[in-house]
Amino acid sequence: MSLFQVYARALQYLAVHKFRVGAIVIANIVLAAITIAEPILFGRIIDAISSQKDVAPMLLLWAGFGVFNTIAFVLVSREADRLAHGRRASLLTEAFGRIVSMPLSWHSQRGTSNALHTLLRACETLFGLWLEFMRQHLATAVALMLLIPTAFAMDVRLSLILVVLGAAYVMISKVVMSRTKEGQAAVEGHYHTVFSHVSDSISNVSVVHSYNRIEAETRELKKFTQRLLSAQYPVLDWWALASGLNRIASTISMMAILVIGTVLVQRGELGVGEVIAFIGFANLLIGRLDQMKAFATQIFEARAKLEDFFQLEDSVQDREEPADAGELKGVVGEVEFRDISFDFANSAQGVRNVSFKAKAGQTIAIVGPTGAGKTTLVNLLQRVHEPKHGQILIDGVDIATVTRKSLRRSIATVFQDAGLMNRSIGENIRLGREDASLDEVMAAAEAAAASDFIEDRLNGYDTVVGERGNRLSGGERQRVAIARAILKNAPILVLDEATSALDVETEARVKDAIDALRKDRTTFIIAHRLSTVREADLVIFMDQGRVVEMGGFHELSQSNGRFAALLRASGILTDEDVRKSLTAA
Ligand SMILES: Nc1ncnc2c1ncn2[C@@H]1O[C@H](COP(=O)(O)OP(=O)(O)OP(=O)(O)O)[C@@H](O)[C@H]1O
Repeated sequence: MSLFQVYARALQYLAVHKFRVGAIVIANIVLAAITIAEPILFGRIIDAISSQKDVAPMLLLWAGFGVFNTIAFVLVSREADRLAHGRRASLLTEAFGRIVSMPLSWHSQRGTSNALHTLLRACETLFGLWLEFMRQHLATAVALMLLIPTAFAMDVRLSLILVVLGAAYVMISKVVMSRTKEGQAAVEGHYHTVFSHVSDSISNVSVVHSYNRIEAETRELKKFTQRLLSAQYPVLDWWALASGLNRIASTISMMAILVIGTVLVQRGELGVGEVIAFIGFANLLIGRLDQMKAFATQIFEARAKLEDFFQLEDSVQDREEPADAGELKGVVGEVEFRDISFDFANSAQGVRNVSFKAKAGQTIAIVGPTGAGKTTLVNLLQRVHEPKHGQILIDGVDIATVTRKSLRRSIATVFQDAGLMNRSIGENIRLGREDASLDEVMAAAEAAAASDFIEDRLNGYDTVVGERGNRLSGGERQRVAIARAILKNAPILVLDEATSALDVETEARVKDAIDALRKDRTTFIIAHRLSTVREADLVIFMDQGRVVEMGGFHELSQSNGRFAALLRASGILTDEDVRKSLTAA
């Protein structure tokens, strides 16, 4: 994207509140006109003093300019602050909504902290540029536009010096921008690496402590920051050189105005006051050009951040729901996978040609070695991932044709890692159903055998659980997650290793709740503890993304296949059981 395209697109994010922005623009034009009038007035005062005229009215006018300038500046700043802060808040909310709705595969590909970093930096950048533009640079730009014609009206010869000075500034900035374009993009890349490292280490602080990684992680960060600085120094050097060259250009122009102005005064072609006004113009021009250069540097530095953000936005927009997506309603719970295949991006992992059909109300156990694709399969059912091939039908409706929202309303999931948010226990359970009463929340907790430990806590249901529920034990987290699914009361239930962290006694209590919940619901159970899948109507044994065995629990346990071998290995089935069943067959 060219610089122009980047900022044309950036403006689309800012083109709101047109009336308020218009008022700021008008105020800035007035402010700029006063800024130009001041050196002229100053020159007139000097002339009046030297010819011993009355300067009081001009001094009064000058004071009036000062008061008006101050009041207008405060009002413009206040309005600009409000506009820019408001825009930052809305941009963050809008972009957050889109990003958070992206499939998990997108997040794992993009990197959650990377996306977060891009989003926050883009919000800050757009906000900062917008604020400075409205507060300061708009007036600067208008002042520069008014200054040159005013100067030309006074004296063409001295004005040409100002034009050459302006052109020198622009040329120097252009050269520096083209020389540092790649360097600046590299700086952005290094910023991402630094941020990802910091966020990865801090979010895994227990591992960092337990494995004595504090120094090592700090060393690693130092390495990344060094790389960042190595990329950043040459860019900064170029801009420092530009400042030096600008200073030389300003000094030369100032001297030229003085020398030529003196000659013109001596020849009687120009008054002293006019030369003084021109020196004021030159000073104004230098100050404003410096401000514009600083703004141009910011615009240039922000370019890579904004491009990164636009890429993020584009990848998000591509995945929005089609307008004609239907609503999945009145689900009974028949689930069919028809030749489903899915690959993770940049990975050989996924699932291949999975087909099965489960009747409404049945329990389906998905078993198999770790990494076999069990979680991926249930994620596909919820359209966390989109299959590359095949169809998934619920009650005969292809789930690709309905909104994700309606699909997910029909499914309650207990995640492998419980998935608790840093909120109170009550709020975590209520994620199942927002409008549930406290009594309903408590009943769900009771059914999930969670009420005892919750009520033992000082703040009961108001106890805040910490990030990812880290202030609860693994078993407590799972019971809160089960209570949440119970409260949701959806026709399809997914239990992904839902009871793996529970002791035998608690698991037995929770099992009663789950058994009650399973009734009249299609339930998918993923479990390594095979005792929990005994009641399954259908067992799907997966390995390396494929279904290798499928059938009823008794049918598979009596065959001499991998499921039976696994049952024997876990002591659920003895060799004697198998021999008996084979003989009977
Ligand atoms: N986002 C991802 N990108 C690339 N590969 C992935 C991703 N998520 C999972 N995988 C890989 O896909 C395979 C299946 O993962 P999945 O989580 O479905 O296994 P699973 O059978 O549920 O394992 P477990 O019993 O250990 O939970 C694994 O090899 C895993 O490494």
